[in-house]
Amino acid sequence: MKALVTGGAGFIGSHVVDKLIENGYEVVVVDNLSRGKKENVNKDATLVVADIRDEKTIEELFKEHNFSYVFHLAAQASVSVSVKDPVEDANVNIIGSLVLLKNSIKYGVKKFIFSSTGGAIYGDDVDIFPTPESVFPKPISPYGIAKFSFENYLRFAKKEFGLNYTVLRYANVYGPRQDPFGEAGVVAIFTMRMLNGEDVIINGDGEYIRDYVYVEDVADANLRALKAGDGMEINIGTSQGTSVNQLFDYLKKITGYTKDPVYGPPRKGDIRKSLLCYTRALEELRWKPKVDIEKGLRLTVEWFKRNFKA
Ligand SMILES: O=c1ccn([C@@H]2O[C@H](COP(=O)(O)OP(=O)(O)O[C@H]3O[C@H](CO)[C@H](O)[C@H](O)[C@H]3O)[C@@H](O)[C@H]2O)c(=O)[nH]1
Repeated sequence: MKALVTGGAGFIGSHVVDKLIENGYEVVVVDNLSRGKKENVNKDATLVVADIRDEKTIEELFKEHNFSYVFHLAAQASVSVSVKDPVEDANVNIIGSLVLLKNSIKYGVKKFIFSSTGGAIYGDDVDIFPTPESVFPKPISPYGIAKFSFENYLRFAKKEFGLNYTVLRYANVYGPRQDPFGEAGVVAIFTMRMLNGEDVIINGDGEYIRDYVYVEDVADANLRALKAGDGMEINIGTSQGTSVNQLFDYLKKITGYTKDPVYGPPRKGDIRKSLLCYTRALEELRWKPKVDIEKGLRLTVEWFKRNFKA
């Protein structure tokens, strides 16, 4: 069975590729290497350096490979970039996704597995925690709006053309290979700074709660979606809340960092709390998180030590 993984040189995508190969799938990766790295790509996968918006190249790939499955993880992944440049965000996250959708329909893909967001889709006036999928999305950033928009195109494609799909809505994913630079996640930033003995900045009071899910658990959910969760949106999170202050303390202990945090101004638009209910993932995919926050942080720190020596 052949699978296409878009964004397969990136943080989450490369872990999905590893798991697919472990399980005997043949894998083609499409990645424009804007954020992804060649060295993340499993040596048994075929890497094609291309942009998902390049209609000609993408169609040729579908024609040549006859993919059974498409895992779509290529994205403009930054919420703040989407706020600054919603046109670019929509170009990648909606138009690029539609190029893949069109070809998946035309070339008879068995299933399309889409990486969406649980952290940015429900918005900030949610009062049910952990948040289930029955809460109607009210995204408040172009990034969340684009992700939700493409979820709707998938529903359309299933109804109109019979394309099977699963949407996975991720909580805050962390772990090995997360890029600590630029618009990175907090775990990668803190880990890198602590290992380098640099100041760590906590935005606001540090009581912002997130649901941190380990990247290998997320890759496992993708594999499970090959055979289950048809036509559904499924949250992938832990339902366990961790504040930025707690995260700081965990990482301080693991890395042996000696400084205190530097408290900065609150980040504009920061959601106070995000926590996902994973009951549907449990029922439909038989998925639950296996790696708790403390173990996941330890594994992450070990990886950063080996790969990002100061
Ligand atoms: O140096 C830092 C970096 C972050 N934070 C705080 O840490 C929390 C988490 O921030 P992230 O940027 O890691 O994650 P967000 O919850 O803002 O989530 C966004 O970034 C994620 C990256 O992991 C995902 O892309 C997610 O979908 C998107 O909503 C926030 O309160 C933030 O203010 C700090 O205090 N200091």
